[in-house]
Amino acid sequence: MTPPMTPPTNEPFDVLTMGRIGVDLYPLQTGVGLAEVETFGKFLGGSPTNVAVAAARLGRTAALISRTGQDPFGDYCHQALKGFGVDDRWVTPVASEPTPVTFCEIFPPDDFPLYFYRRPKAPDLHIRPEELDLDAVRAARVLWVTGTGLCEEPSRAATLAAVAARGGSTDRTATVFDLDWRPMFWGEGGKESADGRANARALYREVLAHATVAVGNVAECEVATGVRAPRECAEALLDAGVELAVVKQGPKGVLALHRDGTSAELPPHPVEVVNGLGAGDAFGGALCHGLLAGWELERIVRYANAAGALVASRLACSSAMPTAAEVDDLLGR
Ligand SMILES: Nc1ncnc2c1ncn2[C@@H]1O[C@H](COP(=O)(O)OP(=O)(O)OP(=O)(O)O)[C@@H](O)[C@H]1O
Ligand SMILES: O=C(O)C[C@@H](O)[C@H](O)C(=O)CO
Repeated sequence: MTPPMTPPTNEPFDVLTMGRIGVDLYPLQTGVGLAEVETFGKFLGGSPTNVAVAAARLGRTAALISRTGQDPFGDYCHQALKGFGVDDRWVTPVASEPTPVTFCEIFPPDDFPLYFYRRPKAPDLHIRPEELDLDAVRAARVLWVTGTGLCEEPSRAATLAAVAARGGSTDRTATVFDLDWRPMFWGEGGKESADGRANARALYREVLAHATVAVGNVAECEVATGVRAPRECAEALLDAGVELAVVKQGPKGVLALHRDGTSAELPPHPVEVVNGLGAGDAFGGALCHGLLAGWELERIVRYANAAGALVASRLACSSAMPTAAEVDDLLGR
């Protein structure tokens, strides 16, 4: 495991992520539905949590803003964050809610349904704007927020406050908006609704006006922009305010478009897929790493593709995040 890493006193974090945390309970049998699964592995989970772990694995200082239940799974989340070298000082308990658990089914190469247990309300949706350490939020070199953080109050107000606090900065690397569309969190009783989608789009527009980078798969870009063709999505995201738009197309590759006119369009790195879940988070952690390093766009996308591919070739999400040596190795460096 990565040793805990905290920046020297008063130094900002390289990567500060905000949003979901929980426990992934993933089947140890693949190709069968949950009704048939007999044993599960326990892993730290939650997409922005995984992004922080991915960045830490690549040698970056990373912290998370989130909330768990006040229960043994909450203790596990803290223990696991520390083990991965992600600072947990802004992960606080909510006494009234259980720590969420997430199951999945594994049907390689491309079918990995997720089953979220986040009711009545996930602790991370209780992140409050008045409890944010806005100095740390402003100072972080990369701030990473997600679409799911907008689905309910008070997390919605907290997410908007965090991105607004970063407005007008020139000395930070990026404010990243992961478009992260999970329809079941936006409708009544966990069912997707047209209203949910329309509400999400309006809120996504608010965040895009403050963010400098937007990243999402095609379905997520469609929620944000109303269009589906990758180049149109990227252009619409630039029009909405960001400097860099990254459209992930799973097996079809990635398109990244920068406001300065540079672009990169690359195929995925071929691997034998075990579980595609978490690939997007590995991609995200590597994207942060490349932006922090100041690499040119094509190098960043190539690197993030390789990190995503490595996680797609492994069962878990957080504990599967690659080291820089593993990414370099896959890229043949
Ligand atoms: N089957 C695959 N083979 C190779 N690379 C992959 C594969 N699946 C994903 N990747 C890599 O990971 C990146 C992100 O994957 P994907 O497009 O599935 O993101 P996502 O929908 O955000 O995923 P997640 O399930 O983690 O939320 C891809 O752009 C690609 O670089
Ligand atoms: O929060 C999620 O998106 C699900 C996670 O628990 C899981 O780790 C995953 O699939 C990450 O993409």
